[in-house]
Amino acid sequence: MKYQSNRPALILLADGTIFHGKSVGNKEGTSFGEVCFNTGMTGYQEIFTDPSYFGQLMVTTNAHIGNYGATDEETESDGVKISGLICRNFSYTYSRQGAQESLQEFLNKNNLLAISDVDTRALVAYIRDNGAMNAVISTEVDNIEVLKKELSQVPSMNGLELASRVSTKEPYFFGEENAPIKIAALDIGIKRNILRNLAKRGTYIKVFPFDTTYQEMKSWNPDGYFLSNGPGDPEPLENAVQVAKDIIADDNPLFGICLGHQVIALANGISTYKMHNGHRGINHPIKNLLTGKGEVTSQNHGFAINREETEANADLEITHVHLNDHTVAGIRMKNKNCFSVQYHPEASPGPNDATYLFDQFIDNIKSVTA
Ligand SMILES: NC(=O)CC[C@H](N)C(=O)O
Repeated sequence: MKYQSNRPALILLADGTIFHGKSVGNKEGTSFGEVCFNTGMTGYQEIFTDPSYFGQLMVTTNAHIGNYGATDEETESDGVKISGLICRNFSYTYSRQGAQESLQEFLNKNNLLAISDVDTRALVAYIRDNGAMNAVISTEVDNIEVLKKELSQVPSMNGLELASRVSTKEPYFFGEENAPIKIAALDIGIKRNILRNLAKRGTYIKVFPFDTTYQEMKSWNPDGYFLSNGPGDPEPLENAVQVAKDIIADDNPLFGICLGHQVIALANGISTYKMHNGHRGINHPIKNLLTGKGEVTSQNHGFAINREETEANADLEITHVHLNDHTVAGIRMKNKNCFSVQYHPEASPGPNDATYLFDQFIDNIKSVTA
């Protein structure tokens, strides 16, 4: 087994705070982004390839990253989407039947800068207290003043449109062509496991680029519409919000996940806001207010929809709440065939408690087509 020698590396936060670490392997470089942390004990490959994390430097709180290698099956898009990885112990060796390569090989292929040996507990505690902020990771540790200057030029996540950076350029299809139900999905950063979950329930999906209009989607004659997860601030997504308004006005079945949920809220005149710290992990507790049941869920979001405005809106009902901080986790439109959740029923990574939401969407479509 070849062990890697490492270079000194650092993470510099926008407020000037510095944490030290080492490069993973001998890869040199500098990478900017918003620093965020995920508390999942497993699922690193799915997290790194989730388009919702585009533009973010990921701190993993699990003490070991890489120990079970990487496989083709655990990618959620066409490659790594995080801007950089910050971890405690990086495993150059791995142990799992079925792993195809080491995580280092996978990250190298994707040209990702990763740093290890960081005091991630202290870093996460610092971000928790001080809130989400931009940061830079770098092996150019002698140039801190230069890094500071470059970091100050990086745009804030607040107000940033990123969906266009990860969306498909051309429409594509997923599932069996002769499946009984057709779903049109607007790709503002879609995860593959959403498509797998829909296809598994007898649907054929056409995935459209972020700037597609409702009329263009409608011309395929779908039975239902889906608005995907994705990166960045939802507020600048004018086209997606218009598409949601048109789908709703035309009385079509609609389901939205995460960024798609925020877009549906915006289409109903509800504002969104940036959270002090997002929810990112695989054990977030949710209460379904319609059934009274609890769910343990996979989450990954830094924005949320305004609770007071939602409560005051006569067209909307809050269906799910996050039990840690009582933020809105799900809504439905009272007189329309439309609902959405802030979290990830497709898991990947995470528990499958909420997959019933896909069944609910299919039932909603069938209630119209039957
Ligand atoms: N997973 C997502 O779709 C995230 C939505 C949005 N980018 C947020 O951070 O809140």
